[in-house]
Amino acid sequence: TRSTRPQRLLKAVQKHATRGDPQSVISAIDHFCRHSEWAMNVGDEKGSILDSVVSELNPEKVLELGTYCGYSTVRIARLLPPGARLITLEFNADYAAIARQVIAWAGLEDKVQLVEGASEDWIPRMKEHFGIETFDFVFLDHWKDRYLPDTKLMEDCGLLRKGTVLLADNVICPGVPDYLEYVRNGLFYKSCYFKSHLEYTKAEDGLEKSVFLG
Ligand SMILES: O=C(NCCCOCn1ccc2cnccc21)c1cc(-c2ccc(F)cc2)cc(O)c1O
Ligand SMILES: [Mg+2]
Repeated sequence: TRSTRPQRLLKAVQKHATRGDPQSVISAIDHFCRHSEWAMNVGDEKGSILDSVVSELNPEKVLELGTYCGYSTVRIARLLPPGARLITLEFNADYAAIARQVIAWAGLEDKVQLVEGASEDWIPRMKEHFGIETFDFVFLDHWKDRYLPDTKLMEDCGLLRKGTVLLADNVICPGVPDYLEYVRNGLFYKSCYFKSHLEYTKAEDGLEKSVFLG
């Protein structure tokens, strides 16, 4: 039977990227998505903004909601200091299987813990299951209608501290209007918008960076 797009993306990584070289994995995925098949990775343009936010923050404890094929996982993990940890959550088992291999090809498996399941089930278990106190940085890139409820859930579970940075993908396309209203107009965040484009296209999209005020 026909292969899946994530399987073809992984083949492109294994063909064109060098084992243990995260940048070559990132470049191979971007080339595949730009010249062969579009895929919903954060992409190179928004990815550069993600890189600058992570580099400035130097986070120890990172949560990513939405692994997909592991592109943003590799982008983030390659910038983390030794000892820092990234937990990435993926709902789709087929995506998770591909992501594990992409992360391994980049040589970043020691910094990354990929967990399969739903955010609403796993967020309440972060502390007891992973020994996490609070996160320094959260990248939201999963179901767009889960950004707001999961942000409130992370607040309620005490997973955010004064200064925790939330970075949300796709705030314009597909869009997360309820989440934007909450972080921009609510009392709990200092928020700013990084205008960009939907990955590999000319359509507008952007990232919203929101600092929890505690
Ligand atoms: O849908 C998107 N991402 C989400 C995937 C499922 O995530 C499910 N998922 C992953 C962990 C996880 C944990 N708990 C529950 C659900 C959980 C997504 C979609 C587009 C897009 C833009 C324009 C189009 F015409 C078509 C698609 C672009 C993006 O950058 C995206 O990120
Ligand atoms: Mg996205």
